[in-house]
Amino acid sequence: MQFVAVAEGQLAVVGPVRLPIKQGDFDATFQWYSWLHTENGVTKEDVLRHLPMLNLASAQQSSVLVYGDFQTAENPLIRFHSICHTGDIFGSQRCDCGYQLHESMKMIKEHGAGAIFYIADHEGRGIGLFSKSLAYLLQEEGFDTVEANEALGFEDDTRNYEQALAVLKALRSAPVTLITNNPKKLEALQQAGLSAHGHVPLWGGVTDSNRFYLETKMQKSGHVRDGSWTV
Ligand SMILES: Nc1nc2c(ncn2[C@@H]2O[C@H](COP(=O)(O)OP(=O)(O)OP(=O)(O)O)[C@@H](O)[C@H]2O)c(=O)[nH]1
Repeated sequence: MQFVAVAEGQLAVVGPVRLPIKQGDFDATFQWYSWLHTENGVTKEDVLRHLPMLNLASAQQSSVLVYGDFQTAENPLIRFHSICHTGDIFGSQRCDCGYQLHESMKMIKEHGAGAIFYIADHEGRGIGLFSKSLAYLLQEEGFDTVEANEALGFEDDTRNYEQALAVLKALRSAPVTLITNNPKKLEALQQAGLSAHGHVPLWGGVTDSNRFYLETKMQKSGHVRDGSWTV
């Protein structure tokens, strides 16, 4: 078992686990790593000693799917994917999350090297799954995504990318290119000194059910459709 300890961020990273994936007619073999934020020490011995007491099933852990020779490839693509239980697992058409997850896997395979960080504490842009269901009920009453979050007492977007960035640094030291339409994600990567060539946009999967959600992303949350911007 390989154990990559990232002491500074109190993160223990485990992997690679070979993960052959098949979704419809797409298939690829990724190398999968999971990570744990812990204050009990990040060595293998520390983690194994505390593992049975941690009740890890009650809070999700994040992970990363790595493709190709990620450590040394010249300009791999990465995605910071915020967990979306409804879109990624159920295939909900209220958002574009499921489309973006599967499309980015295809893009990375085609590109030859990259990684998808699946960030587990980002549900509902940081408000959590239960709160997201309440936000959806408000949206049925006419609120948009941002208004619904705010009506529940949240800021629209409380996500941070620190853990994913620390794990990225553990897997590779040279810059990467981010698949996103969200300038805040690119800014986080740039501030960490890990952004290579701006970003690659990822639009698509538009349906009657998510059209208003996508428009709100552009009009209120700063997402951009044009691939030419940098921050
Ligand atoms: N609060 C809330 N969260 C949502 C809603 N629809 C999707 N999400 C969450 O939004 C997150 C995805 O964020 P988005 O703003 O759609 O996209 P992004 O990740 O910022 O940007 P991209 O990299 O371009 O995809 C996931 O955590 C989803 O669970 C919604 O209606 N309300």
